[in-house]
Amino acid sequence: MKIKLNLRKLEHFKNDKNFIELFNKGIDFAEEIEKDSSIGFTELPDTDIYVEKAKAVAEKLPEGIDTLLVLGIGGSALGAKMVRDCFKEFLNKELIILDNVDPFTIHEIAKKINPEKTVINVISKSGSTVEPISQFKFFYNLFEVELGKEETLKRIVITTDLVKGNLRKLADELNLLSLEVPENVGGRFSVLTPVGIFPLEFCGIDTKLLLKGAQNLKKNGKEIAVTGAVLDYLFYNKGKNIKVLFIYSDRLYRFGEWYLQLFAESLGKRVDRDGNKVKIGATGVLAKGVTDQHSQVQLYKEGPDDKFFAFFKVNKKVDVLIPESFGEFEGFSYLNGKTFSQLMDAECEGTMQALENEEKPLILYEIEEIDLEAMGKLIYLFELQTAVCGYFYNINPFDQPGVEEGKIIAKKLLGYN
Ligand SMILES: O=P(O)(O)OC[C@H]1O[C@H](O)[C@H](O)[C@@H](O)[C@@H]1O
Repeated sequence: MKIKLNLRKLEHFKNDKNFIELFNKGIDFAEEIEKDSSIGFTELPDTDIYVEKAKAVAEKLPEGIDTLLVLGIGGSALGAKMVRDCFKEFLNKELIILDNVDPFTIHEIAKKINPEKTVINVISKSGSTVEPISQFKFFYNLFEVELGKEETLKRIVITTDLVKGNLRKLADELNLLSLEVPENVGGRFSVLTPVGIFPLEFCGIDTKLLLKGAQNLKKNGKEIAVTGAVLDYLFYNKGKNIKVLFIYSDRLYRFGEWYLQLFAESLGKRVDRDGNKVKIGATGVLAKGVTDQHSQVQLYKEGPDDKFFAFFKVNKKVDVLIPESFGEFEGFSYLNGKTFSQLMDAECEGTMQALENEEKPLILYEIEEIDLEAMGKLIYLFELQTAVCGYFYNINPFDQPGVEEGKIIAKKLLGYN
């Protein structure tokens, strides 16, 4: 396994009767989730059909494209952003992911891209989200003015539901290139569908390796996902209503952003499956190691006992020696001959021990090495863990009714009835 869950001071939990009972229940939940055909994310690691479909669409696009502009938000953007920023070295095209409507950013991108060499990929499962739709109107116009309608239409790929929604209607009417978001996969679980697969594959990422990693986790790593879910559930019930992800890797930082959406939208719910008002869900917080040791750790160590910590560390890193400059200078000499990797590991260990000394509950995910397979494993691991945790809470982890009201009000303010 390239990902190991180290329970550190919580290792004793494994012998706890309550933990064992919950763990067994969690394994049953995981199996139930994987068997349920209305839940589609669990099927994705076992098929490369979307990779093939992405390749087929790519072949139909004009030659000489050097930029892909993704217009999408939330689950339609965060997965591709996470993989793109982790594997920049594999990209053979620029992959721009616009997931905001800040006019400043829109203007910056408009100035930068060359429409002739750019493909627009509009991604929206519902096909009606205001952000990608407004962005699409803008960039369509920009392209049309410069290239004319015919050339513009050749540079558009729509990723949306196979039959439903406005974008599907438009794609059909204008005969645009399109890909589907499977009906049974929600946005935040969709990185291994064309939502993530097309932009990544088109820009040079070998997405089959992501699938391979996810498949491997599905076969061999259920215990890690279930252990994580049990601990999330147990510590939430013990009043730890904040979960801090402390990620000691710049490359993995966006994994944290992706996970925060998954965690928040899946597990933050007002009612349970029986209709009881429960108002449940921990708050996810992201911290970057070592940077945020110097901004957040004071609170984590001495502040309220309301947090559960998950640390992430990469064992094998590119190593860079800290040279012996100023070697004679007493205050700096302890760094002679050390590497940045050693420094980062020591700081990670130091922070964990300092928190443990204060009895703060903490677990550590050790990633042997970052590669596409390990990323695929992380994706499936945390999707499954989140779903299983939702089952412990007895809530539906696959809906997000709370997001709707704000959207409706915003649309009304813009004159939509
Ligand atoms: O893919 P879309 O339908 O455009 O949805 C994009 C995002 O919109 C919403 O706000 C939901 O809360 C997210 O779960 C979703 O990922």
